[in-house]
Amino acid sequence: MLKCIAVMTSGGDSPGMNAAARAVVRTALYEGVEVWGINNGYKGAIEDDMYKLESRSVGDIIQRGGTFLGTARSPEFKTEEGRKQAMANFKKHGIQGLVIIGGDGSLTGGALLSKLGMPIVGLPGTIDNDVWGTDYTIGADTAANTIVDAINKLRDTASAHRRIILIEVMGRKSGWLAMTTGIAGGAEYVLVPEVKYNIDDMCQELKEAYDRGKRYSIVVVAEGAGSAIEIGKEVGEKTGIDTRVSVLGHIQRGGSPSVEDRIKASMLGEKAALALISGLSNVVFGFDAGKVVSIDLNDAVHNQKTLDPELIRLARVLA
Ligand SMILES: Nc1ncnc2c1ncn2[C@@H]1O[C@H](COP(=O)(O)OP(=O)(O)O)[C@@H](O)[C@H]1O
Ligand SMILES: O=P(O)(O)OC[C@H]1O[C@](O)(COP(=O)(O)O)[C@@H](O)[C@@H]1O
Ligand SMILES: [Mg+2]
Repeated sequence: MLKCIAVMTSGGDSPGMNAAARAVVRTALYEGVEVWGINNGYKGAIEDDMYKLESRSVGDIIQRGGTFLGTARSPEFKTEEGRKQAMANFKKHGIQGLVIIGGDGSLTGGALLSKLGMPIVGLPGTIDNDVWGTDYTIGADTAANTIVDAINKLRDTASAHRRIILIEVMGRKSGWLAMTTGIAGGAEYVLVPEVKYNIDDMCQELKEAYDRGKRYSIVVVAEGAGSAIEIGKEVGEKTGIDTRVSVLGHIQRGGSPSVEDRIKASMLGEKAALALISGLSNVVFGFDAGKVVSIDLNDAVHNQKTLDPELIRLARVLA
């Protein structure tokens, strides 16, 4: 049984990270275990920016996006020296195990920390939904709902003006957000980094559809598939149709978490704390077909999650 654990959030923030951290803290306290919060991810671990948490430290946060612990991207942590400094700080405070809430990069960092002897339990926290072994990542549902709300609004104005509107959404390497919101938002095209596309073919089809009387078109572009501004310029020139571009940006990462993100993050937070306290480590908790599952940490970071071909097919059929 561990007597003192810590929790951190790392990488891009995502709505529901607060709910997960809250569940870790309250579960640990319920079990009579001391729990620390590390500010700003690995940056805070290296800078010794950590403090003991109480139940009230995590009050009034379940409904908030972002993360009360702060988050960061830490280049120093990618060095052996940085990781050793973080380990020394954990040891100084008697921290015996760590829950890391973050994306693929943060979990990769966690796998390296565990090699230095720190028990690690990871929770997938990223709007990109790109962590291997889990259908679900904390925050992706809320972000997808925000994007669909934006698509709905863009459809109104696209329809009024008979325009093509491209909307760029996040996803550096992953098209999950673009594909799911493209389907849910009724987009004509979804451009993702995982699938090759031909702009000339797309323009031809868009033009033919307009000639048949179509009023407007929506194209969702994952940022990893190219700049929507550049693609939009080309589409406007090649089709001769009035075209506009909207880059959604960080609006899609903020905001109050959805019920799904609050509940699932809370379930994962409890599991993570209980597992770590009981001596389990090197695991990531996620969801598979609606049930909580544990994934080996090294498997989670060494495998690449692929975009479900069924989603790609469905988007084409329904366009
Ligand atoms: N290969 C790596 N080795 C060590 N630390 C890493 C590695 N990749 C990422 N990290 C740490 O995790 C942080 C967050 O990773 P990043 O990829 O930016 O976000 P996310 O966890 O959301 O995918 C990085 O700033 C770095 O400190
Ligand atoms: O906040 P930043 O630094 O602009 O990062 C933007 C990136 O963050 C994300 O929203 C989340 O990425 P990570 O989960 O890998 O941090 C990406 O989709 C996007 O490319
Ligand atoms: Mg990532």
